[in-house]
Amino acid sequence: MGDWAKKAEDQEVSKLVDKLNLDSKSGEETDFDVADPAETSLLIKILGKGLVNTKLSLDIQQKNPNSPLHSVKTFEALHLKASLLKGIYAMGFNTPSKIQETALPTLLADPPQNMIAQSQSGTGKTAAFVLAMLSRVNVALNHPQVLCLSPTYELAIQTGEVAARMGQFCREIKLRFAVRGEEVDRSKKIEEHILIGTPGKLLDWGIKFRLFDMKKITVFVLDEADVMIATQGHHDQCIRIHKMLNPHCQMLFFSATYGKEVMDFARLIVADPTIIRLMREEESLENIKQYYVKCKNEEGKYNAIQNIYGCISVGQAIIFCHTRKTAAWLAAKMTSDGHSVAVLTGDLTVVQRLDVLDRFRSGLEKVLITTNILSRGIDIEQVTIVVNFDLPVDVDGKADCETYLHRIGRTGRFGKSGIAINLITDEKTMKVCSDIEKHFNKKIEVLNTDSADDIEKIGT
Ligand SMILES: Nc1ncnc2c1ncn2[C@@H]1O[C@H](COP(=O)(O)OP(=O)(O)OP(=O)(O)O)[C@@H](O)[C@H]1O
Repeated sequence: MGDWAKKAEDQEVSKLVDKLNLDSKSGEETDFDVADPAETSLLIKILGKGLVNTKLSLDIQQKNPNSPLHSVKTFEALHLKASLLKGIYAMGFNTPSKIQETALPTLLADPPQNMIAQSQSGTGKTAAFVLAMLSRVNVALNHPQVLCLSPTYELAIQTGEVAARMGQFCREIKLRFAVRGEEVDRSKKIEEHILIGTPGKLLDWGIKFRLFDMKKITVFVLDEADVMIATQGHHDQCIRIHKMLNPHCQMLFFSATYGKEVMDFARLIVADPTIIRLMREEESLENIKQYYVKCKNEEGKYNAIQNIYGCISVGQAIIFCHTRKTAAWLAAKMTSDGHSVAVLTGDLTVVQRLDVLDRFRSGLEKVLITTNILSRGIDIEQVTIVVNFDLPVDVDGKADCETYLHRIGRTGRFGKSGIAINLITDEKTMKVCSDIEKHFNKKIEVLNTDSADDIEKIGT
């Protein structure tokens, strides 16, 4: 395996770090919301009702093209310890998921191989690397051998819970959380085999207090690698940990997404990785009918919303606003008019967001008012209408086509048809709308929400 320390000093690394434009999200006190991938991932995980099964295309790049990757169709074919196999079955897993089929033989191979893996949320990545972590432990040695880094407390706990369940019959394997609130006795070395935690805490335990030997770590897992690499604080801490590791340590990077620069950076610091990418079916406009409604002003937009609300019978709608303030205003107005609506904005905690999403998913509210915080990743099957109360624009006020695609992709999922409605008040917003139309080369038709005939078109 390559030498991280040497490579990290490489000029190319610092160039890439610059390009990554670290911490672009640091302006916290803003009325605009930006989706945080770690939080989104956590929400999806907790909301998740099992394995996501979408059409996926697989892309594998590996260091040695002469030894083709093999994949497994059963967990038995992996020749795991009986106690581990028992744990997998006890979790209700019968067959490996797509990413597991492909990744597990490499993850468990001898000599160990490095891996960078990408696959959408809910496809079984956590289960795959947890299995690798558990199977690599040598229980005869009483010191940490596996480090698993997560960007947040909550995600670390989730991963630890998967490890505890999967390893429930491997009683001799000891696991410990390295997260806030976990105290250590600084006079004693840590004896647990697996440490799962956040980078700051692991740095303290491993480097500051020297409670375990970083050089004895044989497996290093970076979960949510994109968040870890692209966020300044995490990035620096991960580099410091990485620098201390033995060059022979198996490096495993997992993530639902990798920006180009993040992937370039990962490739640079992970020596000879096998790269597996399971690409999600792209958000598509194919089965979504798009409309725009001309409104005089904000009041006019509100009237349009009321008419739209009236024609939703079985489905549900998500309304996207530009700012938290507009979302709060719209929610208050609709509530005072007797409509039942939910609001989800970036000022809510993860627990509060879960609560809102749970209620919405169970149909308690027909309408969810939100900001860009919810533009990606979260799928709610019965959403039939997406309304852009404010069209998505970038900082210069120009059409943000990518966000538009993600927003309206919240409907029309699972092969169903969906409707997207854009509210227009002036020439500027009309221009944004026609730019979006041109960009996707897909007609956005005019809709008059005051006309019974028109409104029938969107009835669900
Ligand atoms: N082989 C399997 N068979 C059945 N269910 C599985 C299998 N592997 C994982 N699951 C279940 O599927 C769900 C998603 O798995 P997992 O959390 O590993 O996905 P993930 O890709 O790590 O998601 P995220 O990107 O959100 O972390 C979990 O509820 C998990 O228990």
